[in-house]
Amino acid sequence: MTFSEDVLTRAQPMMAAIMAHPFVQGIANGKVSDDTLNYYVEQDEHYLKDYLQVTALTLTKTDNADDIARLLETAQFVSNESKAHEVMLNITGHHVADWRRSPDTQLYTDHMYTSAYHGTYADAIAVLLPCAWSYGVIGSELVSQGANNEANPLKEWIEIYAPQAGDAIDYNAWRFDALERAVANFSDSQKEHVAQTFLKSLEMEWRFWEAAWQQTQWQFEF
Ligand SMILES: Cc1ncc(CO)c(N)n1
Repeated sequence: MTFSEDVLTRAQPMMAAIMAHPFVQGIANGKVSDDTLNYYVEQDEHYLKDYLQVTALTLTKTDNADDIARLLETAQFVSNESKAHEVMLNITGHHVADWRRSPDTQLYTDHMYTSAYHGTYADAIAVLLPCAWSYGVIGSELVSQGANNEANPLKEWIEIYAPQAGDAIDYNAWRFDALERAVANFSDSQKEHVAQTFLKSLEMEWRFWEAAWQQTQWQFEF
């Protein structure tokens, strides 16, 4: 079994829980409360800004010109995700204004920065991977269920994340290939560290949906 196959096998229960999460199921049905959508978009604005910065850190850790090009293309996609946020804000009529990171957003973005600053190239790729991978799975599964129908106000959101048939590059295949190359000479314990980095990010993907669903906040005003 390759390293990526092992990580993907271990990721299956979490990915299944993400697909079954009421927020993700609500996207499939086109029924999510305004409060949940607004909380999500506000937190995701922070998250995506940090994701771009961590991508920039990541591309300083490799000399592979193809990987650098792919990482820059990923950054381009992420900066276009404001379209996905607009789909949600058009439903609620909300404007993102005065907000700050909630506990789970902080946990996730801290994990990304720590892994990319202090870790290897493999850690940096691993910490970023569950974001793109899990949204790709959500997009393609919801499209295959026909959730992107005209009656669904979140149709366009779903389609932004579903891999496009005309895409020249399978970005998730590249990401797992980069991960595989990055751990090629690692010991078992080094590989396990990278696997933990990946799985922790995926847990935080679940928590990101859950936090918006529960409207989780800091305990105190400060
Ligand atoms: C938290 C989170 N994970 C993944 C994506 C997809 O890029 C996103 N927009 N937000």
